Amino acid sequence: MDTTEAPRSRARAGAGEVSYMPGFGNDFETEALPGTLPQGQNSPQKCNYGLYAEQLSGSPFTAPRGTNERSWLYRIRPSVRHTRRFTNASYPFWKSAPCLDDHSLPLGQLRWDPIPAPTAGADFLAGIRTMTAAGDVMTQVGMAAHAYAFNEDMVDDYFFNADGELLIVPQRGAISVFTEMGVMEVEPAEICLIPRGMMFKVSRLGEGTEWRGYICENYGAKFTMPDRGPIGANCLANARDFKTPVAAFEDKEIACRVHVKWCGRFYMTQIGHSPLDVVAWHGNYTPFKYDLRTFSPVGAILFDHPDPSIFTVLTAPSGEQGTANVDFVIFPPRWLVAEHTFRPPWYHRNIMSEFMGLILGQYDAKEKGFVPGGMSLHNMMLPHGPDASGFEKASNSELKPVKLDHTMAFMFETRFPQQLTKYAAELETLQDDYIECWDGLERRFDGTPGIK
Ligand SMILES: O=C(O)Cc1cc(O)ccc1O
Ligand SMILES: [Fe+2]
Repeated sequence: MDTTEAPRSRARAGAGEVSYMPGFGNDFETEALPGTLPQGQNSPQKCNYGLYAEQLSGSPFTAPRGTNERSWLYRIRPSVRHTRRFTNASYPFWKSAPCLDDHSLPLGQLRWDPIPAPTAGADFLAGIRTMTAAGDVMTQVGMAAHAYAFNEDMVDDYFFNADGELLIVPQRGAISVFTEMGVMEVEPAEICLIPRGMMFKVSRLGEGTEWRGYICENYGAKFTMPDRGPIGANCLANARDFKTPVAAFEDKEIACRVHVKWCGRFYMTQIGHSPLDVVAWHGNYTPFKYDLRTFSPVGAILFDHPDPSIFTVLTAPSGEQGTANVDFVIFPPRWLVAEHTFRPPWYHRNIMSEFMGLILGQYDAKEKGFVPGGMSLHNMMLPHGPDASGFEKASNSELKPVKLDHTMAFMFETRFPQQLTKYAAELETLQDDYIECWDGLERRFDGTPGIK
């Protein structure tokens, strides 16, 4: 339905267009109408414009100051008016951990081409396909890796996920994410994060036939910027490159639906207005976007290949130090300059489980077969590394400075084993021959010393 025909339908942003405030974890304040925010207090007896005040907590009230997150929202109706009686709903392809799906695919290193395009109209929610899930959604531990492909806007449909925050990684087609706290426009090579519990809807930007990408649903502690240790105060992701939207709201009186994911199940509620009715807000529990091209990679400038943790954009800690619930790691364009070094990733086995996607270009360990929009899964302790042709090339190439350009791969790396969904196990784009990429790695050892 075209909501522009609805009575009293308008969307308002502070500056009349999409704009953002820089910083990570800041205490922001923003208003779409002047004079909305109460000064010197959160909860006045009466709010300006006849709005309701409401707190949204992203951490327990008593969390230490460094991890305490909450925002105050000044809205047309309190959220109790946006969630009437729930009915059960079903999104059969969005799964949660523990994923006990029945399938017969044995353990192995796995790789997929992109998921098929939707066969009919599908909005962002309907287009989500869970590939893996790890941990346990009930105890707020672990994560799920999803792929999405959609071709319709969410117009009068809204959603919130009580089970975790959503890190959205567009791969094809820019999207507009209208959240309770403002609008973010996000294109491939950018990401955005929607906090747990925040209502939003997604629509398409630009021309195209399908909009695709990946989502990390983080059930655990919130994503934060990693400590830089001896790297110091600069490089990697810089705080000012994270952008939080200014306040924007819809004032729309029309039949709308709010969809909810809660402890792995889905529900729906019908209301007569838009829930995106926050005219102003202040606080530090916020959505944000980030342009991956602003990541300043640090790496080997003499020899050897550092661990990929050096490319961590965001980390979601678990209770154990240095042992992430999930890390979001990227492999951006960069110069390779290491001397007398095998430059691509080494062969390895990892206690953490690696789900990878490719936003554009080629990945250096796998020049063929890992295509943009595709995915790979190297689960806990399963060996992997460059394919045979990558090994051959890297072992024999002249080690002059080389720019890896026009590339952007990423990894969701979790301390927990990732269980496959039935959808992923039976997906027609699963590459049956993936492990053959290592077939050409023959024995080179012949018992005599010397470089072979
Ligand atoms: O497996 C992969 O391709 C990801 C990766 C990259 C790297 O440079 C080192 C380790 C690692 O797991
Ligand atoms: Fe790896």
